[in-house]
Amino acid sequence: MAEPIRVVVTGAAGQIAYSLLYMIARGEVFGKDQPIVLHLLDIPPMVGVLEGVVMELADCALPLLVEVVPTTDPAVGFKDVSAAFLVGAMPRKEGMERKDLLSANVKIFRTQGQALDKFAKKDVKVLVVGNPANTNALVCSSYAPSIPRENFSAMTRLDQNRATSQIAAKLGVPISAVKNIIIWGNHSSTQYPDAGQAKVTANGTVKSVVDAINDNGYLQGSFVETVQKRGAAVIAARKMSSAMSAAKAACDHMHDWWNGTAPGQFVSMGVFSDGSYDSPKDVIFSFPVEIKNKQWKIVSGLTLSDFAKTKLSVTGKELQEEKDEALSVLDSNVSNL
Ligand SMILES: NC(=O)C1=CN([C@@H]2O[C@H](COP(=O)(O)OP(=O)(O)OC[C@H]3O[C@@H](n4cnc5c(N)ncnc54)[C@H](O)[C@@H]3O)[C@@H](O)[C@H]2O)C=CC1
Ligand SMILES: O=C([O-])CC(=O)C(=O)O
Repeated sequence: MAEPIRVVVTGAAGQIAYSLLYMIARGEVFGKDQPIVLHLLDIPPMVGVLEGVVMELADCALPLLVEVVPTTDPAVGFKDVSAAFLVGAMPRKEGMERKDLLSANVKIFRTQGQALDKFAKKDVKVLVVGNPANTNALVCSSYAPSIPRENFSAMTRLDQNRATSQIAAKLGVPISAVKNIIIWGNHSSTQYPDAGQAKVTANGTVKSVVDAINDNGYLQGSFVETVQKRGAAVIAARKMSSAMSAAKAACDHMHDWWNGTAPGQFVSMGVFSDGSYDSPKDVIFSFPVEIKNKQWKIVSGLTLSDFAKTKLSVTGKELQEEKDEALSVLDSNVSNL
């Protein structure tokens, strides 16, 4: 058996964590041979709930879970962690956009960036789930200058999973038959879900999704809109935001970062933009990436339609605006933000 690794989940008493903790502790992210010490970070009013979560984790009798560390102290929560799932933040309610959470939530990510900088391993992999996820990841990284910025990412995997599921249902094929759907830009209603590079395997033959669907009106219309607005549709139905699917997506994201992507396949992650595909530099922008040896690389050389270019420009502009707003909320001179 390998040495245990320490993994922190923030917002550990919340609804996403309730599904996520179980999946991590079962070995679905870091592997079935990787023992885990789980750090559960939440805030003082949630201590009682956190105690219940700790009881339930014990009652699951999971062989890989060697220790659970519940805490409200970031110094303890982030101590020596190799992976961080930053979930803890306020969720939106019906009628809100995710960026409406900016002023409440960016301050949390400032504090957590500072704690990661001081206490986490320098090669920690950080996944930001709490909304607005892209801009929170940017803020977090800016306050953790001793950790490489490539180690910070924001979650758009839920959008990728939603888009893949829509296309598979439309084509009447299993989910596993559809690969390389891309989510570009912000985890918000300006994101661009793009099936333009995607492939489907049916009856032993690989075809482009565009050819298989043969309906540009759908691919540029209701497909895009359904994925962009799926989070709001779940809130309208459940009166609470997506949780089980968000936890599954967080596991998929970290799993692929940790273990790599298959040759020829890519996944979408919000990562620091280098200006690829005319995106604004130095915002956290969702790109298609390939992953090897725990390092992601933006897939280069894809040909984008004029429609796609317009969509990328809209979502890039929103990210730039969010970044400016975050700076005004934080009211500080973070040199590298
Ligand atoms: N990126 C994505 O695809 C998705 C993001 N989300 C976002 O994830 C976040 C969490 O959602 P839920 O679990 O449903 O919310 P929740 O309200 O059920 O749980 C959030 C938890 O975070 C805790 N928390 C608040 N401030 C904290 C801090 N400073 N440190 C540690 N913990 C803190 C709260 O006490 C609470 O227990 C929300 O911002 C939501 O919008 C949700 C779904 C998908
Ligand atoms: O929509 C929300 O506020 C929660 C979320 O990020 C999602 O479900 O994609």
